[in-house]
Amino acid sequence: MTNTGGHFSALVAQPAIAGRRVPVTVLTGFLGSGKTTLLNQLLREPSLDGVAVIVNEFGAVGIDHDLIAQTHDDTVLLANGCLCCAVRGDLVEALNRLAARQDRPLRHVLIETSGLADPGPIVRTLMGDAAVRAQFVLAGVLCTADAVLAMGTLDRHPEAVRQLAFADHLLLTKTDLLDGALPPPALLQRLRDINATATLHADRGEQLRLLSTLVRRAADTGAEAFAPEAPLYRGPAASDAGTADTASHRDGIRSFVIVRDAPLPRDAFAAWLDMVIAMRGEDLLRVKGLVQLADAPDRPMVIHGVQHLFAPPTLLPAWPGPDRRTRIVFITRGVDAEALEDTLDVLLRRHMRRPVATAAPPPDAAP
Ligand SMILES: Nc1nc2c(ncn2[C@@H]2O[C@H](COP(=O)(O)OP(=O)(O)OP(=O)(O)O)[C@@H](O)[C@H]2O)c(=O)[nH]1
Repeated sequence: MTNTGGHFSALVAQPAIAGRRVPVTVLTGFLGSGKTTLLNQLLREPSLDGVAVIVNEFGAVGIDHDLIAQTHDDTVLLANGCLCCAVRGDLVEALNRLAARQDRPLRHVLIETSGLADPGPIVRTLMGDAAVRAQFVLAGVLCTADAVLAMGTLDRHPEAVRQLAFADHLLLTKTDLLDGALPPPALLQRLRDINATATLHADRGEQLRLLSTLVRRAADTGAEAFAPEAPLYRGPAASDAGTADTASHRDGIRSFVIVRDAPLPRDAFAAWLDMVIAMRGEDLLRVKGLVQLADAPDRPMVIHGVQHLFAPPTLLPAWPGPDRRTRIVFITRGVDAEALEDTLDVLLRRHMRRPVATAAPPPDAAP
């Protein structure tokens, strides 16, 4: 089987070795769900030098920005529009300005989105703008959810569902208002249905520790989006083989993980992803994964995609933990996980059957 020459094949032919780029964490969550409060608590910590905060507010007057600037002097306001649409160019400009500054070091960028922002275009900007990509790497997406109001918000506002669907970590806020009670099981189920692969943090101390670790980590690879620990309430157990799947028919959003034990031939994998992108690109809200390639089994390949757009994949110097399996998280609208797995199997079988003579080694096979 030969490559179809699609978008991903073109990128995967020569993945770059992960280099030193500034990690970017995106903090999203619906209006009033507690993003600024959380950020302010974090920024009270001493020694967050080198952590720049970009605050996006919908209105022309930056209230959140003022609140955050009181505690943290490295804050940029992008006001009067949503990062996902009106001020996307401003985000690129702000990031480029941060990258170019000489007066103080830059270790991490935290972006607080407006409460209505769709994280998709923001993540796409980080992956798709060449100048940004050369300097920055997405470290993860965090999303706050109000323990008291989230159910109603999710019913009424599709933006809130998308924000949750994009997250690597869900942060349940206002649990103190539950009067010591546990979060309602129906809410936990709903969150799990929307995003089974994210880790859920209900404890404020734990949330702050997570954020603090993220912004302090001298990481530069983007691998931190793939939390090695299993999601708190449910998710793919380490021993699971194949697809860990959960469906959310109510919200139409489905998340699942494709897990493979055996290393994958690069061209078969690329051809499969080309096909998935061509056929279901619109419905791929987010794809992220660590892939074990047959020709570079010791160096996981990090992939990130939003809809049709995939960032050029990078090879990490080593696996971040003992688990060396391929794990690809899909957050989709109505994509059938089993069908997707079947197509991968078909392409892998075809690859196995093809004559050895045609199996040309990839250009950068030997690391
Ligand atoms: N009781 C309680 N109140 C909270 C908590 N987190 C936030 N709040 C309150 O909820 C309101 C909204 O919080 P913000 O932090 O401004 O929420 P936001 O997500 O930044 O809101 P937008 O800027 O509108 O998107 C404020 O009055 C906060 O004081 C919490 O954990 N417990």
